[in-house]
Amino acid sequence: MGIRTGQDYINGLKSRPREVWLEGRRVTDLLNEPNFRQPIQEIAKLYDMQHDPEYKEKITDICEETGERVSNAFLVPKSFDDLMRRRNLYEAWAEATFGLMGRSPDFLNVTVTSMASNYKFFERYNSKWAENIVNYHKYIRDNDLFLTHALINPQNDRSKAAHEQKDTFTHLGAVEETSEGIVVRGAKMLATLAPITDEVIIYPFPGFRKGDERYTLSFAIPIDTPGLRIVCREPMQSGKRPVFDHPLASRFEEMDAVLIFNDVLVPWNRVFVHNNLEAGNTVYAQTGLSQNTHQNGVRGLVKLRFAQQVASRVADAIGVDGFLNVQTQLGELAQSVETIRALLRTAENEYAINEQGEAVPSFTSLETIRGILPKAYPRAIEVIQTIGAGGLLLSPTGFDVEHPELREDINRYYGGRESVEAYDRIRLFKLAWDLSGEAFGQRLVQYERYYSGDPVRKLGMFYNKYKQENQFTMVDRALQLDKSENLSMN
Ligand SMILES: Cc1cc2nc3c(=O)[nH]c(=O)nc-3n(C[C@H](O)[C@H](O)[C@H](O)COP(=O)(O)OP(=O)(O)OC[C@H]3O[C@@H](n4cnc5c(N)ncnc54)[C@H](O)[C@@H]3O)c2cc1C
Repeated sequence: MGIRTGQDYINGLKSRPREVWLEGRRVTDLLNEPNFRQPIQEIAKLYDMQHDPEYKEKITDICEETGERVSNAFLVPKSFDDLMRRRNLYEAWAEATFGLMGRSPDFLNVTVTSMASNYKFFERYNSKWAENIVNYHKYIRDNDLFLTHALINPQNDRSKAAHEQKDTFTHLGAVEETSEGIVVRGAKMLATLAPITDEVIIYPFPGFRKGDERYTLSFAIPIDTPGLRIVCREPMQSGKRPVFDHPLASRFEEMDAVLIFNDVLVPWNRVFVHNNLEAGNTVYAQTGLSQNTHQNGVRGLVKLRFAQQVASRVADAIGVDGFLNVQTQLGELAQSVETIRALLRTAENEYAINEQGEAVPSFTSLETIRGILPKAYPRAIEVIQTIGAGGLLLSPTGFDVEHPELREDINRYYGGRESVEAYDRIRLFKLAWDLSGEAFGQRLVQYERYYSGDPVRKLGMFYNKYKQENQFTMVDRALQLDKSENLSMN
């Protein structure tokens, strides 16, 4: 099949009714559900871009194995140029959503590509797992599927291991093996966009202890598999709030969900890791899963740049960007953007070819982006709030703007600095408030903090690796100086 269109994606959703729970009710008509209607359209637009002459050659390529055109996310990069082709895709899709939809299909497509290209990891433990991941990659590539993922156990008691929780199956675990596959039970979080995807992949973060064997699971199944329940968080927009008042929230909300597996059968050919502590603890680091940090970096840069531009436009619209205190805040944001941009360039230019022949961007630079963004993005939001100040809260609604009795007052009192009309200023400030004040905007901040794990532990892991790879020999050299110069202690 190769690349899908938006309509193909929508037809796929229609053909696979899944168990989605939203605000205490079961969603029966996904496509017409107000909360999902527009996000589905936004994802469909991304698929359509694959057929758009402006993007087609940039974001898709011919697959050597099948001769069909596929997304660049499914192709294993072998060189710098291949990495750039991947970046083109990340960038084009991130810009289409202003970086606000972090879990666009490229994110997990590239993750599975990386797992499959590192099939030797799986082979070390079980040749069937290796075969399964390679076949699964081909399947999602050839059908251009959209995946969600859930790595994290529910937040019940973090001081205890999975097997020490109150209930054996609070955390997702294997119940039994049958001739057809493994029956799994329990919950995983936090599957972003799950209600509107095609498949879910489970893979573990490190941290398993002895006794946790049954929880060391990696597998993928269709999102409509019987027994799989998707429980959505409270929506951040009703789906009915006017686009004029909520230009971002009404379009780009990514629903997050807890996945509950009620004795779900995972067929053997979809099992990638099972019942193995060592594999469970190392699969994340050793199968190039961090390849998706390249997508994160590119997408994060687009989002940060968007926030920086919103801050600058807000300051300009009300004539405050001549003040030094405002300029220092805007300059700080511009420098954050440039820092991430430079790190991204370094990550790409300092790529390495791994044992499988795959071009891998520099882990150090990408992880540094990962460390900086959770601070830089919330700061950008704080700057928008600080510069927009009270004005962010005072925008009239679209209904007010259109009311003939109010029009004159609105035009008189809501304009910005000279030549900034009231209508334009109101629209800009509404956009800024969606990004910085609404629950939608606060989720985007939380996303930047946590989207790829706990930043605290990630930084610890980063430092351990950095220490291993860097011997800090300058210090030894400095300590040798007095010896070589034969200085006495006196
Ligand atoms: C908007 C959003 C979207 C997300 N989307 C996805 C998704 O699509 N798929 C997915 O799998 N996950 C997703 N996540 C979940 C994300 O992976 C987790 O939030 C992240 O891994 C942190 O885990 P946690 O939330 O359970 O926090 P916890 O691990 O419970 O941490 C809570 C606090 O305790 C501290 N803490 C906990 N344990 C330790 C420890 N052992 N040592 C030191 N400190 C500790 C942490 O530093 C933190 O401050 C998403 C998260 C957000 C916010």
